[in-house]
Amino acid sequence: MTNPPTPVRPSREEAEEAVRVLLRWAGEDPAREGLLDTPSRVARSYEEFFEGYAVNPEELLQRTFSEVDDYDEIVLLRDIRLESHCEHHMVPIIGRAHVAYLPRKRVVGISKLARVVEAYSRRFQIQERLTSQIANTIDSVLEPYGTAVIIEAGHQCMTTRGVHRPGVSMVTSRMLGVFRDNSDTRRELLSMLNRPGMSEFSA
Ligand SMILES: Nc1nc2c(ncn2[C@@H]2O[C@H](COP(=O)(O)OP(=O)(O)OP(=O)(O)O)[C@@H](O)[C@H]2O)c(=O)[nH]1
Repeated sequence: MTNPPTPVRPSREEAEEAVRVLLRWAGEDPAREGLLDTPSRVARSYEEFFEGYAVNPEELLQRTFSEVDDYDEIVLLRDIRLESHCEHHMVPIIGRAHVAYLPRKRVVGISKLARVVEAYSRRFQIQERLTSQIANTIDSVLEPYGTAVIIEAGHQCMTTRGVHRPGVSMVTSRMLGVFRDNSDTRRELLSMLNRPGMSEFSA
């Protein structure tokens, strides 16, 4: 389920040289003063953008709380900021994810749901796979009655290049267990998502 990192990782020097090649290819002079540090900045940025390859998302969910045996309603973490990169053009995908599950016996610290989103986002992705990976991991580790993930995101490969359609967003969802099989549960989730934002509580 997790994508292993490329077995032979190029060195930092090779990565920086690749940036110089791209600069030259774009028509620039990498020796120009303003660009001298750019290859190392780009390499550092890549370490941050793609740190998800070094994270095992399943491990993030290992610590659970089982004392919550009388909570049998939906847990929803909504509006999780999502920053990823499109694997086709290597440009940003920016959006938000909503993650819900119906606990069977264990609940997880809510920050861990956001960490799972981050672990898969910080890789080269397409939105459909990103959505499925997050849902499948939560479902297989927590074994809840159901898991749902909905992602809304803008793709810079569509907004800043190519077809140039600013303002367009892509919506994907993956519903598992009761969210897939029980229309009442799915409707309840969608009504929770449609409630007005509660930003006064999120400061
Ligand atoms: N389904 C899906 N498509 C994506 C995603 N991110 C980017 N794409 C699309 O992937 C497609 C790649 O198409 P290609 O024809 O190979 O590439 P291209 O010539 O750069 O296409 P244009 O973007 O239309 O200029 C484009 O239609 C992108 O909009 C994603 O997360 N999911």
